[in-house]
Amino acid sequence: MKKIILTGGGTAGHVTPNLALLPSLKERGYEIHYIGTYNGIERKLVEGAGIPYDGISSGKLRRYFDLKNFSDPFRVIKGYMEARNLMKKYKPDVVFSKGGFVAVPVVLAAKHFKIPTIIHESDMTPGLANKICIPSAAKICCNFPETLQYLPKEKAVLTGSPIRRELLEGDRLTGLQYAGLSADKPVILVIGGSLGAVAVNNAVRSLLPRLLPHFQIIHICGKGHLDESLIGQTGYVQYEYVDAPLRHLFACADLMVSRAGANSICEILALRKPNVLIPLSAAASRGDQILNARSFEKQGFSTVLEEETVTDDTLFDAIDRTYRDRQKFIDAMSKSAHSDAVTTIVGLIESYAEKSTQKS
Ligand SMILES: CC(=O)N[C@H]1[C@@H](OP(=O)(O)OP(=O)(O)OC[C@H]2O[C@@H](n3ccc(=O)[nH]c3=O)[C@H](O)[C@@H]2O)O[C@H](CO)[C@@H](O)[C@@H]1O
Repeated sequence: MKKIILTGGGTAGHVTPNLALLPSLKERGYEIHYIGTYNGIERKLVEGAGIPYDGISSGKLRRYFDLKNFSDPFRVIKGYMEARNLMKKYKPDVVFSKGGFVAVPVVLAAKHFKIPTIIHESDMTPGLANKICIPSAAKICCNFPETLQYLPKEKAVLTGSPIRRELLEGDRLTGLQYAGLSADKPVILVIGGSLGAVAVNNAVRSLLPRLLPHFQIIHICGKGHLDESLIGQTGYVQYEYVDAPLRHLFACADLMVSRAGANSICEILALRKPNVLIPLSAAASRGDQILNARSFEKQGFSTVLEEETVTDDTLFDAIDRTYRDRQKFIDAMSKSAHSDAVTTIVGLIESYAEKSTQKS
């Protein structure tokens, strides 16, 4: 039996693409294991999908000063030793990494045992964790054509981002019922990325008096960000994080307001949802969400509002205009070629797993 270890974590964006591969890997008879952190979001998501999970110790690799910079290297070394033991225990044919800091010791441990590793970069420019892993990887999959220029030519493969199959199978009525909303007013689905985004949350909540006469709002606001004072408000419903029922909430959304995380926007595009993107600011990140959002805007898929320019008026105006012009956005998105990332990536995994089985 072919064996694969999947890794990736920290935020859901480093986990959901792995989950998207599961049905295909299972159909091809793989024994699947997952390595993540002891307590990260990946643990709940992966165990929820019924995949055996092993936790390892992990530290964040920072480019800036923090007291934890002194303790985290020890955690990373511990994680590396734990990952090596797991490689010895499972002897996988291949490792697939979706990135995030926890993936670094796993990829390095795989390299130690000469186990081929395929890594995936969702953003336009490789993140620090993936940069460290690139020399050890057999192949590097990427989501955007712009990323190819940052990757070694002989290793890079443009695959797109794997999207969970079930997200395309939502049902509008089930979504409305789940959220307790009616069918007579359009629905805005707000998602501030997998962790929530305080700036997006505040902007949307401040605008409720102007939005609620026209729209109903489903707000996924991130763990710890529920606003108790708004519980029971007619036409407004909030969740910290939505797992399986997310597909039904997508199905009942007429418009999205979202951060511009790479996976989120690929899902929005695949579902052809008119959208207003508020990318994470360059002050708080390496600016990839801004590049993502501008690329979508240029292709006519999205209206973009940079975080620094968000006010009640600019956000209301962006929502109002995008909703009025929704058909124009849907038409532009419908013309984009849909990349079947799952098939391409599983094909790559198969080619390495077969070589490995032939060897043994
Ligand atoms: C703050 C931060 O560092 N953000 C980064 C992080 O974002 P983040 O983890 O938010 O990643 P994405 O927006 O790419 O993906 C979020 C994933 O979580 C899922 N989801 C979200 C909410 C929910 O309730 N249920 C659910 O299933 C979405 O459907 C999607 O599949 O990784 C992305 C991919 O590397 C980067 O582009 C982002 O810049």
